[in-house]
Amino acid sequence: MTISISEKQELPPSKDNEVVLSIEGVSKKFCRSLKHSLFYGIQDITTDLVGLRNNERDLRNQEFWALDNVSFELRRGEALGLVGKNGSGKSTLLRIIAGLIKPDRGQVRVRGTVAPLIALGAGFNPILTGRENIYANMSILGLSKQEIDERFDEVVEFAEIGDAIDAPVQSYSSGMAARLGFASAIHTEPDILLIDEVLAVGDIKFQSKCHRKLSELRQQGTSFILVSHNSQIVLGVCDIAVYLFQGQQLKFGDIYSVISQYERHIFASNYEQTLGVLKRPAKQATESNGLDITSLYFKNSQGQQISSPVSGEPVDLIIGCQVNKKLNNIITRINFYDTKFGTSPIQFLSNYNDKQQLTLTEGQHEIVVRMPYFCFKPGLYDLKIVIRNDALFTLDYVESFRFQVDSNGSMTNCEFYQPRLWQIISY
Ligand SMILES: Nc1ncnc2c1ncn2[C@@H]1O[C@H](COP(=O)(O)OP(=O)(O)OP(=O)(O)O)[C@@H](O)[C@H]1O
Repeated sequence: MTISISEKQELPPSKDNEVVLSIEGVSKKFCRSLKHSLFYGIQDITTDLVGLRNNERDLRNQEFWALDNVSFELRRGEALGLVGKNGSGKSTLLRIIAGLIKPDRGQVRVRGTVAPLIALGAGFNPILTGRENIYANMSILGLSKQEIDERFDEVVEFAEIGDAIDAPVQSYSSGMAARLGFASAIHTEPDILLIDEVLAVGDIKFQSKCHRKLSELRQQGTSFILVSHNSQIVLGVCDIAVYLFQGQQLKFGDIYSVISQYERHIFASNYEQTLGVLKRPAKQATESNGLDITSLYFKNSQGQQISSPVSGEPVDLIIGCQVNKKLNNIITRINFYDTKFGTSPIQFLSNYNDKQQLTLTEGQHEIVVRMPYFCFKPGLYDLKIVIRNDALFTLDYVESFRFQVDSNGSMTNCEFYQPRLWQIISY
């Protein structure tokens, strides 16, 4: 395949739901050594001048592919999550899309304007005031002075900067700079907004304001690429995702399949949890509070371990534990969260509320939560377990246990499974 080095190219005029960004076989190499990099730079300029540059050739000493043959499309109003471990190439890809650096191979084609919000306080000059930076930033993103004048008050109000707008940006906290960067980028009303981790800064109130603004922009047709290490944020905002691993695109597709593959890899490499199964060693005697949760998983009605419960079918949640002394009346509290809807639990179970006493003797046990119908619709969920003794002292907990619920085809257009029986009574 012949792939040409390319500048960003404009796509033809858009219709709704059409592709606004097309990435085709994009690759970028970097050099680990500054000395080699300077030498290769001079070599490349010379070969460019005589028209002999060949980017298909093998990597030179100390070079590596920071991005290797990445391809995907983004449509109008779509939000794409870019996930991957540190150093997997996410920022490099955003910088290429923003036009800040050129790919060595492949094509980036954009329709409309791209607003990069790539670093905290993206592109701000620290010695200029907030006001001066807004004008500089928004004009780089294509707005005229008059357009900036019209939007200026809204930007300052959104950023909640107040009088500090006339102070140099270097006196801002990182949160203030991030808020101003976010506010000025979104008020340019770009066709594509590139957001790198910025949603994770600021207090909860500001974050939810950003999320509201993003959903407004999406309704107006802005597309996003969002980079975050936080799967919850990506799941809450995006429809599709790309998973990069060491510069290679391991997966592109719907958000759930990409995030679950990403998390499977992350958890597997931490030896802690693969999706739907958690195993961990009992603690040292000095660290244990008398009960250690050692495993967490599901079983189906045949008693077989399964990684994903199925909507509407019976399932047992098994909490394996090692108990070091007799414990009377323990209290087990389980909160379930829908990963798409953030931090409020959608289900809460507690043996205390159910008036079920649980007493454990010393040894290995399984606490079994038997659910005759698993009521959640297909999707990705999280649960948190806390086990306390009768004096409400925490014995052990699992902060986050991620699992997927599969479909048996009986749930469509509904939020919860309803056990039911259909009958005809004739008179
Ligand atoms: N200008 C550069 N010169 C040399 N190597 C670079 C350069 N920029 C990035 N790299 C390297 O390229 C690889 C990809 O970096 P990149 O910043 O794109 O990863 P990332 O996925 O955004 O990481 P993080 O999640 O930590 O921000 C890393 O190994 C990084 O060290």
